[in-house]
Amino acid sequence: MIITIDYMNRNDLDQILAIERSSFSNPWSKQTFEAEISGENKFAYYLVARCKDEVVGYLGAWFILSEVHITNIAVKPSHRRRGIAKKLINFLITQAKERGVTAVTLEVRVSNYPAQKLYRKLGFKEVGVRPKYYQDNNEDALIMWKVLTKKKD
Ligand SMILES: CC(=O)SCCNC(=O)CCNC(=O)[C@H](O)C(C)(C)COP(=O)(O)OP(=O)(O)OC[C@H]1O[C@@H](n2cnc3c(N)ncnc32)[C@H](O)[C@@H]1OP(=O)(O)O
Repeated sequence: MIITIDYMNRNDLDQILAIERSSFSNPWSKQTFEAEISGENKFAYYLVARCKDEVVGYLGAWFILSEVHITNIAVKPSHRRRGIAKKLINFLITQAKERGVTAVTLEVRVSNYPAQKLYRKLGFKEVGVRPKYYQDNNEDALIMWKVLTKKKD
């Protein structure tokens, strides 16, 4: 299976929304994705993973000064455990290093063990908790953090 990483565009949004709705209890709307990729938000950076013409995953991030904040990542349920999320995050990290970014951060639900395992495998550490961060069920978020070094991580 050959996976390519590309920048997200409007034509991807229907496939992305299907993945989003099958992945999250409180999915983003089409309008939210449209706003993120419209170019109006100068911090926003959105990628898709493709298998031929099919969107099989995506990642969103905001580049803010010396940090990059992962806002959203999901992989199509039929394509999980094949290294697609790892590939998306490693692509982001390579780009971040080229831009002089020194750390990557994100929030993840305390109950989301698969995603936490992914992040820990990629070198993220827990650095704190945001209480009741998720509005749909008042769940806490773990704050995870990865320091980027110039050498290969
Ligand atoms: C900032 C945020 O967006 S937090 C929310 C994250 N997104 C979600 O929870 C959406 C629903 N979940 C998903 O879309 C996917 O399960 C993701 C994004 C968490 C992982 O995507 P995948 O492409 O399946 O991960 P990938 O194959 O790259 O996994 C790499 C490693 O992470 C760990 N991992 C990934 N998924 C799991 C799992 N379900 N159970 C245990 N470990 C897992 C494993 O160590 C895995 O390596 P291995 O397969 O060699 O054991």
